[in-house]
Amino acid sequence: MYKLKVETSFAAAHCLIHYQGDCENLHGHNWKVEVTVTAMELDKAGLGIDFKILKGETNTLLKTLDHKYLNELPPFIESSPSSENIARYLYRELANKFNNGNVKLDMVTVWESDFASASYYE
Ligand SMILES: Nc1nc2c(c(=O)[nH]1)N=C([C@H](O)[C@H](O)COP(=O)(O)OP(=O)(O)OP(=O)(O)O)CN2
Ligand SMILES: [Zn+2]
Repeated sequence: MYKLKVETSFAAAHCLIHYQGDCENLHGHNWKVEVTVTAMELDKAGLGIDFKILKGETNTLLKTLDHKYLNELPPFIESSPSSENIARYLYRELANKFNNGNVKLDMVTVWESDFASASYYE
C-alpha cells in the first residue's frame, strides 16, 4: 500500500456563523490544503496516481473557492465555512474524482494558519 500527498492552497474570505468572537466578522485566510490518497498498486511507470492529476483536480476544485466570499457559496450557505467544514466539502468532492479500484482518497487537511488545521476522512 502506498500513501501519496499533494499540497496546494487558496485564498478566500469568510466569517464563522453561530460563533461569538472576532471570527464572526469578515476576514480572510490563505488556506493550505493537503490531499492524501492511498494506492494499492503501481502502474508501469511506478506511479500510484500521477501527482499532476492529484494536484490538477484539486486545483480545479479550489478555483471555485479562490478569492471568493465562502459564506455566499452553496456548500457553506447551511454550514459555517470553518476549516472543518471546508475539509469535509473538499473530501467529498475529491472522493468522487479519485476513488477507483486502486486509489482511495485518504484525508483532506486544511490549514488556516501555520499553527491550526482541520482534517476530514471517512
Ligand atoms: N476549530 C476551529 N476553530 C476555529 C476556526 C475553525 O475553522 N475551526 N476558525 C477560526 C477563525 O477562522 C479565525 O479566523 C481564526 O483565526 P486566528 O487568527 O487563527 O485566530 P486567533 O485570532 O484566535 O489567533 P491568535 O493566535 O490568537 O492570534 C477560529 N477558530
Ligand atoms: Zn477565519
